[in-house]
Amino acid sequence: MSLVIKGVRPYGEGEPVDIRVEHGVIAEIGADLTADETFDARGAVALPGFVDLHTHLREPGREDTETIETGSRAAALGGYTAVFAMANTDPVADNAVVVEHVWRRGREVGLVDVHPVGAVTVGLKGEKLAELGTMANSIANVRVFSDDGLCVADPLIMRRALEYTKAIDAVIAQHAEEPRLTVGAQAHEGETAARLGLAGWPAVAEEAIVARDCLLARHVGARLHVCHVSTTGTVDVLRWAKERGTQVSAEVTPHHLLLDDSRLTSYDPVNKVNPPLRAQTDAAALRQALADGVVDCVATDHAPHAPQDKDCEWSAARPGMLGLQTALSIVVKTMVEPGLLDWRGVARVMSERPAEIAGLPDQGRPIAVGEPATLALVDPDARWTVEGAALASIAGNTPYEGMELPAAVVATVLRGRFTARDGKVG
Ligand SMILES: NC(=O)N[C@@H](CC(=O)O)C(=O)O
Ligand SMILES: [Zn+2]
Ligand SMILES: [Zn+2]
Repeated sequence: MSLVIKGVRPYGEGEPVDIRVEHGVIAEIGADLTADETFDARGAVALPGFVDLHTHLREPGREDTETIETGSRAAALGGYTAVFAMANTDPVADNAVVVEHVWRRGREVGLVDVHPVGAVTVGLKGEKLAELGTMANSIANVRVFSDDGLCVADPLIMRRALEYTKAIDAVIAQHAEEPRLTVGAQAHEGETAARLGLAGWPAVAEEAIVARDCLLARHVGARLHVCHVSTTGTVDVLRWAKERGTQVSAEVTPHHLLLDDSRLTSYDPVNKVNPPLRAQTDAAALRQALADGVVDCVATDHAPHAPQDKDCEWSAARPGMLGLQTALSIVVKTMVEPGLLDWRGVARVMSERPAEIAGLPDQGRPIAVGEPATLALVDPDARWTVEGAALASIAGNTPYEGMELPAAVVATVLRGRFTARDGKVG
């Protein structure tokens, strides 16, 4: 079966063209192409399929909030063709059995390439290195390791982990949070938290770990990836570290680009997330850093939670928010509309850079003949209103409820096969 996608503008540039796909590969790009099947995407921007370095799929353990299947559906509808499933499941993905289960289940569902992230330490306890080599050599071929949810706080464990991952050409993704500085923390340490009487999560708790880990990574000659960067100071540290040749990459979430701690005055735990929503000036610094490349990419930190864990008083609520189906629209709203990124830039931060950081050879590829037909087709003029209950995730904890957002994914193509089309999976 061959397929022609009609009337798209690759990277939003030039006149509309047709893309002919054969055996999962782009066979021809031109005018008036024909094939067995035709998809009319007139007016759509064609981008390489999105790659999310940071997704919580909650399987195994919390299948009441998300499963690999429902999370894959959300990913496909959001334009994603690869996601990295974080290790803070129950049981923890700290061994080959669990990562192979996640990998296999992702393949069975077949809507997005699900790559399990392996835990850095046994049980995420921060005490003893997990069997990184065994996970790397397993059929899941793990190349990203993270204790996300928790920080690898012990500098000696972090050093050993960096040495180990250097040897197997993998990367540590650090949840940068100095735990002693965030004991009991509930909100960004600043005016809003003080007024609301919420214990503060200071920016320096993130910045101190990012600085330490940049120094360690350079000392060891290893690669480091920083999860969900949230402060101006972290951007400064990253810029400095990159200038002196440290092999460090960083991600920012859509919610840290758009939202700030002024939302907390409602005390609605839908806004509770780790790291916390920061000051408006931090969000502005993050947008600029993403435009400049100091922050490499966007990652969703898609974090589904059950109603009983979210619809409760602030201090008892779990941190985290959904992200897979709203990420593109938030990036358009915060980066494209203000002129900070063009569509080439969107391809870079949502697909090319994350694929490079994780070492995926077949994602984030150019839209060119001979390349995999792994694409996100985006209607740049669409507008839609977010409704948590209508999203594919089991959980509904979106902070964008009722918000009208720009741009929509009209189709997602994984190696020549539609995984989402006109808002429906498959
Ligand atoms: N981001 C969050 O607030 N929560 C994440 C953990 C994490 O990313 O740190 C979760 O697993 O729920
Ligand atoms: Zn985290
Ligand atoms: Zn996370």
